[in-house]
Amino acid sequence: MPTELDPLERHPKAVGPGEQMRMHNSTCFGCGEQSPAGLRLKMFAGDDFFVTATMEVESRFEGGPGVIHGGILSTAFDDVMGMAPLLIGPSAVTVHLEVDYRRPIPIGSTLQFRADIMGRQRRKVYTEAIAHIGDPDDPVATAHAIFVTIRAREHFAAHVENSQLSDDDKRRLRAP
Ligand SMILES: CCCCCCCC(=O)SCCNC(=O)CCNC(=O)[C@H](O)C(C)(C)COP(=O)(O)OP(=O)(O)OC[C@H]1O[C@@H](n2cnc3c(N)ncnc32)[C@H](O)[C@@H]1OP(=O)(O)O
Repeated sequence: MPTELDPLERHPKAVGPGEQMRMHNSTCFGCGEQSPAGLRLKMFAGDDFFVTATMEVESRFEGGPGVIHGGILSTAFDDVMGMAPLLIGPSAVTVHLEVDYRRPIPIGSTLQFRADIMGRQRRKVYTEAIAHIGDPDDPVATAHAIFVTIRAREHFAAHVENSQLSDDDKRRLRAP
């Protein structure tokens, strides 16, 4: 992370501490309520610059026998950390993601996530996150990521047509 960082300020339109974060896209595999096979993560804003989430480790998330698939865990980290930039400004997309897997995570467990903004420099937002099963001081996995803020409408304009969103929603996204 660079040493020269811009000041962090909570965005005036960000949801308040303790409130559920608004879905960035209802068909998102991570948090979308309409994603047919998604993780359906519900995220909550913390004080200052963090978000939390909980995920039941369902049997459909299995990788090795009886434990979570590493890719599912990294997807969850990506989406939870991806919500944090919305506390300080516009949407941001992942440009870099790294995950440290510390312990096997059993199917049937309840994973709790916390993602913190560590700093911002221009359009780059640096985040870190932990996942634990009850004891935040003993994480089962940790992650770091860099997000870059975007103008969402422009960024997705060429791709909206491929979305699972309804035609009405797609029209709304394309409207000037
Ligand atoms: C909307 C909420 C979504 C949340 C859902 C979960 C998150 C996701 O899964 S997003 C999906 C996966 N990510 C993507 O598809 C992103 C693909 N990448 C892109 O589209 C482009 O690289 C994009 C738009 C992010 C940046 O491109 P562009 O606008 O040309 O900016 P660019 O100048 O290259 O980069 C901006 C800054 O980021 C830095 N940067 C770019 N990539 C990286 C990288 N991999 N590592 C470190 N820094 C990087 C650049 O160095 C630059 O920094 P500086 O301000 O110091 O010059």
